[in-house]
Amino acid sequence: MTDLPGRRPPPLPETALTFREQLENFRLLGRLLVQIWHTSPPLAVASVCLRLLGALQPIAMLWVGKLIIDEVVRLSGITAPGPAFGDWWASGTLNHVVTLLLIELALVVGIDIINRAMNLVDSILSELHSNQMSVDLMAHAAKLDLRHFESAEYQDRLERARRQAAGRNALLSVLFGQAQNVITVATLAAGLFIYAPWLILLLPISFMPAVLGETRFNQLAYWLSRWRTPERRELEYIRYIGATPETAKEIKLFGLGDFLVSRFRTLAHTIFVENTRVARQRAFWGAIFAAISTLTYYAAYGFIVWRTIAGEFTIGDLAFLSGSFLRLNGLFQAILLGFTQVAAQSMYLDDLFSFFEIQPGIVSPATPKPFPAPLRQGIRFENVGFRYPDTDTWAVRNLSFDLKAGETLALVGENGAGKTTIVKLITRLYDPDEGRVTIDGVDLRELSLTEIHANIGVIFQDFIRYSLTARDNIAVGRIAAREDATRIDRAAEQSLADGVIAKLPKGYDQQLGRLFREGRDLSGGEWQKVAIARAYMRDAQLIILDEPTAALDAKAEAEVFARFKGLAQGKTAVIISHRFSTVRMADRILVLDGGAILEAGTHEELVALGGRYAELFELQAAGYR
Ligand SMILES: Nc1ncnc2c1ncn2[C@@H]1O[C@H](COP(=O)(O)OP(=O)(O)OP(=O)(O)O)[C@@H](O)[C@H]1O
Repeated sequence: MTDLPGRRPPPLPETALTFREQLENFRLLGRLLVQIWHTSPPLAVASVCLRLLGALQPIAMLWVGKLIIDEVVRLSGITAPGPAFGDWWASGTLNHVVTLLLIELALVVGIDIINRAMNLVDSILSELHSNQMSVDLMAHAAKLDLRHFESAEYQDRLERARRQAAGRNALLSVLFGQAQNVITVATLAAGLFIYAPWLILLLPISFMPAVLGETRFNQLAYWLSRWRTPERRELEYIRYIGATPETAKEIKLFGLGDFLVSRFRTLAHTIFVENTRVARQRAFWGAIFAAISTLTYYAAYGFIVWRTIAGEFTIGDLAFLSGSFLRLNGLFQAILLGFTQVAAQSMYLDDLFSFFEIQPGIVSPATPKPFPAPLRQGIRFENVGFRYPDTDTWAVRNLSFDLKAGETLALVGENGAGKTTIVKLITRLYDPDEGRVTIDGVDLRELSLTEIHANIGVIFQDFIRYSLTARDNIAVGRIAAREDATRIDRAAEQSLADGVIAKLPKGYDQQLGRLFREGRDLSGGEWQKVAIARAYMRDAQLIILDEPTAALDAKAEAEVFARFKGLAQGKTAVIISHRFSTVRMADRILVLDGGAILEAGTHEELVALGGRYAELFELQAAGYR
């Protein structure tokens, strides 16, 4: 867990982003627009067209408004055609003003329809885009190395990218809205420019302070959010362990509820305090800047009123100009704030896109050699040394041994001796830092990763208990054979999972785990039998069982391994177990200590040797006497 809040330095950026850096962030917008275009070209076109129409509406409204007022002023000065409305109507004097009113009505109704259509198109487009991003993110994460998933830094980056994939929908509307506002501004500014060009100069005084303030606060908010990623992940984690079937037992019995609640509360409170501090500052400065803007508007308004009194402008002009100035002021602010918002959001976009830039280090070569089938010599470790990332100690070092084709090899050793690490190296979840691992003389790095994984069936001690049906829990071993009932049946039989499934009310269709409705949990040993069936589903040349049998009772484990031995006939296999009754069945045993081989031989040879193996075997055997 991270340090308790308060002990981390304050989450403020050391320097504000330079204009150049902000522009750099805009580069990412191009990428976003291309993605949006690919999401749905027709919807993207529809959105642009609707906004174009929407952009022209304000100037049209103001102009028609001006014409109406001028016409009303004109009509109020002429001699009435008669006392009644009918006289006015019959004389045709009202035709012009009525036409103008109808045009204004059409503009109001039209913009409402346009806005609704725009919202609809945008929301569909954002959802499609956000789904696509989530899919891309999952696909990319699946390609990354195990090392990435085992590092807190990458977890933070993944978490930030995940948030962005789902949370950047607003950006789309802001971005398109910007384009719309720019067009509106251009039309209004042209109008204003014709009447009173210097009014335009007043505009920047009005909106600039607000824009600068907003830029600063957006950056602050981004830094806060970025800074607190580890805590947010921890909050998620506490929420998770506080409320899942897997953890409920232990949390209850250890009475950890209060501990978790108080930790959650403290963490959430720190984040809350920081966020409100920024929000308060933002509200304060926002009010000041808004006041500056209002004062500027009234200065301009006062000027227009005076020019109208002096007879330079008509009443219609007065309405048009003050309306234009007000709208322009609002729009300029909206554009520049939009700009800062887009800049702020593009900082977040960087989190998303930079995740896609993380490249896996363990990849297939451009022209892989064919995977040796059938295996002739087997697997060889040649002077292999490996350190986990960010650690100083060697997990294994100077390791040389052969796993001959057709042989069952057992790895024995105390906790942390390096057994699982060997499995990770054989399966290329990691590459050695020294030496090499070969299959039939070919370096693993020269083979295709897909082929390596297809030819090796591994079940780890921490296999996954999928909240899927019993059938799918086995089928995941070879998901392409999900529909192959015979194969699933056979795998279940070989791993003894058939007995477990027979007891389930819905058999293979039984939902397992407690996460979903009608889910049925299994005992530890039952889960293991189901998991081992996955290795048989694979029908691989090399099978590795990394202690997935620890929860099986002694009889079941003996039975599972007797079958395993029978089925592994002709197949190469590695088993890791702390039970000597199992280990002794192997053709050869490697005894590991501190990442190196201490002894090697058959059970009988090692017992006769009287070394560590004999000692450990004796210790376990004594326990049964
Ligand atoms: N992801 C990791 N990051 C850093 N160090 C690790 C990691 N996984 C294992 N280690 C370290 O590497 C060494 C070998 O671990 P390994 O998991 O291979 O042991 P093992 O023999 O399988 O142990 P066990 O019997 O407990 O499963 C240990 O010192 C362990 O602490």
